Amino acid sequence: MQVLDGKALAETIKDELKAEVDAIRQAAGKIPHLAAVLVGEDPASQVYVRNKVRACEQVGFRSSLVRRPATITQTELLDVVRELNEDPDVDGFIVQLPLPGHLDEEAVNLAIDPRKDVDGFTPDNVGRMTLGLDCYLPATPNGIMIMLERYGVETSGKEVVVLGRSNIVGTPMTILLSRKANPGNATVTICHSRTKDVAAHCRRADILVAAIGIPEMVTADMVKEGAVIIDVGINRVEDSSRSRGYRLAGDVDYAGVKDKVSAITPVPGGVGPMTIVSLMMNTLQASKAK
Ligand SMILES: Nc1nc(=O)c2c([nH]1)NC[C@@H]1CN(c3ccc(C(=O)N[C@@H](CCC(=O)O)C(=O)O)cc3)C=[N+]21
Ligand SMILES: [Mg+2]
Repeated sequence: MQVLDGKALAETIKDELKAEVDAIRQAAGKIPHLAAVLVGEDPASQVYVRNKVRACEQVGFRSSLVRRPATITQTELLDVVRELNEDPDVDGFIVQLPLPGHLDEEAVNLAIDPRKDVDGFTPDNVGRMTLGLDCYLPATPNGIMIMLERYGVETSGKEVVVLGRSNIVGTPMTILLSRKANPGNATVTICHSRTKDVAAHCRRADILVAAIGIPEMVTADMVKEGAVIIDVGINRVEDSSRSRGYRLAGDVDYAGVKDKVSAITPVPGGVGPMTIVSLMMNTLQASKAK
């Protein structure tokens, strides 16, 4: 059984990015600049954004954290987006999701200049991805593709099952894995809340991508012997034995399935760090595009 170590792979790729950024700096070029907008105090979002800022420091990017209170109005947030769109010093930016309930995530997304949309969430980039055109690929699915590529996981002709149909993970994952490319060329099934027999679909999967946000939902009886498991879930589960009061759990029962599978991503240290690295790659791409 192989542990797909996203943390270690992310470190390797960040070293490669840093070498490239150093070369750009030597050539007296401008260094890439990522901005992140964080609204409110959601504890998980604060961790993720902090990790993104830290990754920027590691690879030699400039980063800006734009913090706004949870009470910000929709108009004020759209003004923040407009300023970032127009700021010539910012190569790319993200608005960390989820936003507090009174804010309209879709309207915010639509206001982002596609040329600065390093999350790859705007219609322009989603459409370009779907057509196989040059674009910013969404960070989590692309991070998974990079992991499959670097670990040499064969996807061609494989049965892939994706659990979850979100715009930012499940849906783009199916597009990337089924396109005519390597990795790619897989036969992909997407399962969601209305799927009749999720377990039966899962048991057919050579590669199972779990992105549903239900802690340890995928159990050993649901996975095929020798399958490759990609666990996108990062769930906080109450655990009074930990000083933080919680532990992180994936969407997959890691301990239960690990002896049955051929490869699996751990949580933490799997998909999460790859998500961040792929955001760094998009930011470098953005700075080169200018
Ligand atoms: N506009 C936007 N873009 C995103 O890319 C985006 C987002 N909103 N909202 C939430 C999801 C989730 N996401 C993660 C980023 C880093 C880790 C990460 O660093 N994970 C570490 C540590 C996790 C921890 O300690 O809590 C790990 O898995 O090893 C995880 C998840 C980005 N997302
Ligand atoms: Mg989320």
